Amino acid sequence: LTGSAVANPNPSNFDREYLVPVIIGAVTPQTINMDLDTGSSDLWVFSNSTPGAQATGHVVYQPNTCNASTCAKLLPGETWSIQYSDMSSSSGIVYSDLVTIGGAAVSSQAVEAAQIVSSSFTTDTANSGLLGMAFSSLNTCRPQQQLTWFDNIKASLAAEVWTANLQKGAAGTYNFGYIDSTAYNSNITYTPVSTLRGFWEFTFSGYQLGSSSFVTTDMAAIADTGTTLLLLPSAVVESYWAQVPSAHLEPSLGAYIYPCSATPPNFTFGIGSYRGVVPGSYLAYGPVSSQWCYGGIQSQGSSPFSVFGDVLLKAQFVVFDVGNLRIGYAAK
Ligand SMILES: CN(C)c1ccc(C(=O)NN)cc1
Repeated sequence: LTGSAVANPNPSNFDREYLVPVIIGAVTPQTINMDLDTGSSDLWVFSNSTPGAQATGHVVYQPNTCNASTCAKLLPGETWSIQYSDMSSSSGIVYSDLVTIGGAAVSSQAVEAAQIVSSSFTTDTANSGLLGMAFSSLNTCRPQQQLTWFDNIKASLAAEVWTANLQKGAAGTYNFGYIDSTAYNSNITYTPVSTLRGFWEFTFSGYQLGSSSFVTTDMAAIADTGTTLLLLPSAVVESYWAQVPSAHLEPSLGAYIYPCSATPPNFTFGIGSYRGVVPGSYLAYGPVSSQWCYGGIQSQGSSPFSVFGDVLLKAQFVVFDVGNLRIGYAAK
């Protein structure tokens, strides 16, 4: 078994997120556009349990709890509640239902129906749920923790692996169970993943800011398709934006902005001896005013690891190798 699904950048807002059409339900299937998120492990959707004012503009999951084996089943007493690093949150109840992504189906997937969502989810009307693809140890369902869709399907796949091939301003692909050798240029460079924090966490071997020299220093990072930007230590971020005239940390935003007339420098990361290049044009996140643009590289703050979000991931072919607990990067 293998699967392949399109990854659509959220319409007209600078690749803020990538949405995947997910089919939920057997008796009355619904296609719900969801944010595939390697930074979390809950599969949750807007639903008929979400208050109307919070669900306006969203497709809502309507579980068909009919009496056949193929119907949705409420999991009695199960609840979930999650808070993301941007302080957004959601919570609710749990059903079991058929979930198909790119032709690959899980018959009894925990589908977490939202009863409450915070405002940033309500306003993001293109996104009707999150599809957690980090490790199941982070799943918030209680009292019985539930498995991610990938954990449920991996034994049925040709290989316990999936890949992300996101694109700048265009549809990309998530493939499940195989590696498409035509989708990348060079060899794939792998490095071990630590699952201790439940994320796709790994060590990168250093970085290069624009045309400066490569800085060799082991650093921790997570690969997070659910985070838009590239988050690095504040000292690195300061050095990076120092290369762009008039770029500065805007106190009111808590973020670096730069003149939209400038093209930011490239960012290069190391994995062993591999060098992954993120073109400066990928590190422009969009205007905050007529002349100031929001930087694609920002500080990781007090986080103990950097966050390789979409602005970096879309420049690479990325292999999430669950079977061997490793992550792979290749130029494309
Ligand atoms: C508000 N929305 C759409 C979010 C989507 C994803 C995340 C996140 O931290 N994923 N790792 C937060 C918020």
